[in-house]
Amino acid sequence: MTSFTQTAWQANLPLFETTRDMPFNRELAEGVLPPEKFRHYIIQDAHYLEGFARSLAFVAAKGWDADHIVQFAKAAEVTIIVERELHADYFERFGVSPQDFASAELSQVCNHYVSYLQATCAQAPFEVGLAALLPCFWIYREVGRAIHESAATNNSYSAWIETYAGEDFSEAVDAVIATLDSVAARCSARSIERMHLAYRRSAQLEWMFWDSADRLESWPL
Ligand SMILES: Cc1ncc(C[n+]2csc(CCO)c2C)c(N)n1
Repeated sequence: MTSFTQTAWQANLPLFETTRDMPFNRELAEGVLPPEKFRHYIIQDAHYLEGFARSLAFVAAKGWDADHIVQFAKAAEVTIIVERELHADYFERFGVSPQDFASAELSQVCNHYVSYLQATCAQAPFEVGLAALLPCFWIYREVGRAIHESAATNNSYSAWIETYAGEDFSEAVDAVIATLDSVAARCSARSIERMHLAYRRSAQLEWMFWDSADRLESWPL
């Protein structure tokens, strides 16, 4: 029988390919992405990561066993540690001061994505929250690998590219996939349906997140 994660990946393959091939990601690989777009992206991503870590902590609290608690509580910690380093470096390089960051509001898409993840992970069962979190891990790895393969040398976005195309990150992604498949094997058909919806919604929001940075999205009023 095909696993939950393989079924979800195949069902959303066109959406992934569209995300991978977005101008934002192509320009990032070529190192020609306009700095103001990357600046918008890292400010929003720093906000996003805090919400993502909170979502992981909700999921950790709902784990079915002690291994689940450890896996997702650690992932929450790693999200804060790794991303703080990455963002501290890029904030300096792209001229984002602590005040700039503190005064930056969440964009519409970032606000939606973070609210969606936190609400799902807090209110829905463990397996549904987990399915909502997977695209963030998996799509980033695959986009990271594609960008890495085509990346220009002397690219000012190299640290970002290396983080998501790296081996440490890949192991974490494999571990989330393995946990979700072992959990899905014990879920009802109704739960599996909800998990597919949660996975797809997050996969759509991943595309929207990059697209919003590409459009330098702001609130209309
Ligand atoms: C919009 C957005 N989606 C996914 C990631 C990737 N990501 C962020 S935290 C984390 C878990 C472990 O570090 C992963 C996979 C991102 N940075 N921004």
